[in-house]
Amino acid sequence: MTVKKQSGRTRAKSPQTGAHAPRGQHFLVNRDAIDRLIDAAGVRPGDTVLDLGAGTGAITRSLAGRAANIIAVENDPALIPVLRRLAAAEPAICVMARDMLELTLPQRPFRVAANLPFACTTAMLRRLLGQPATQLVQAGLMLEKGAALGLTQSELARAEVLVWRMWFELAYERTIPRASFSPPPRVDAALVRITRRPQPELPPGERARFARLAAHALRAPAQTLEQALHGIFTPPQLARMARQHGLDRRQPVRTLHTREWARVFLAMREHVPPHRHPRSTGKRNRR
Ligand SMILES: C[S@@+](CC[C@H](N)C(=O)[O-])C[C@H]1O[C@@H](n2cnc3c(N)ncnc32)[C@H](O)[C@@H]1O
Repeated sequence: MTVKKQSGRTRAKSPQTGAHAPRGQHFLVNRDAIDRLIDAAGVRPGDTVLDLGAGTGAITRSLAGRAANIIAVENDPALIPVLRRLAAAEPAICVMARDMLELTLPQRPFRVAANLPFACTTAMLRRLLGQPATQLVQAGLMLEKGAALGLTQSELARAEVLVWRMWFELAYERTIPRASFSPPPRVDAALVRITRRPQPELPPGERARFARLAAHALRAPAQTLEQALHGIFTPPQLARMARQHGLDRRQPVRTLHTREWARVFLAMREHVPPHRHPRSTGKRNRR
């Protein structure tokens, strides 16, 4: 792998094609990290597995023989011939030369084993986790370490991540040092395991209403539970709800666990009239 500075930025040169690749191409060169990624996705024979941003096929190649259908998605035209050569030797591999953000997700249960380009991480997570009705079963994702911590730490600052967690468990598996990639990124990466909850915290049909509550309540994550729910629950409703579920009204709202969020939501649905429910994502209730 060679690198060349252009306008102060480091650009990778593909080992297979010799062409200078777009930024964000950090190819996995650590065998152990690839195996752990595939293990985190829980891949079994018979599975359909997406490798999103397949690059030169480091993960795709390792999936061969371990899954029934391997879909390698890549949008760099210089890398497609490399992947097609792999597919010619292994019938389970199917190459899709396209933007992963425009991919139609499989309509049958599927897994993801991917070293995502950092620039696509949030948009791709939205596609994978944003709708509980997708067929995603489990994923092992290599992410930038900061992004991995933001998804998995117990205290929550982002409403969107809270919503995802109602249907998926997000677990930090391990830090993956920069040296596991070629060329190495500027910061370490981390492996995250995503598993669909067998029993979701809320019915999928409640996604939109829960997302509005989460956005309202986490607009300032350091606020107390009482401040966060002001304008939704009346003070007596809040006191009763906190007592029933063993919550402290003065605890920072970001410290609630997913199960507690589900209880708060269900209490709102049961006891708070709909005109007091948060209306649109990100906007304060004016009451
Ligand atoms: C971090 S590299 C991972 C490559 C390979 N999976 C590996 O681990 O060695 C990310 C790959 O995603 C590709 N990529 C970037 N944006 C993409 C997009 N929007 N759609 C599909 N592939 C994309 C890049 O060309 C690059 O090959």
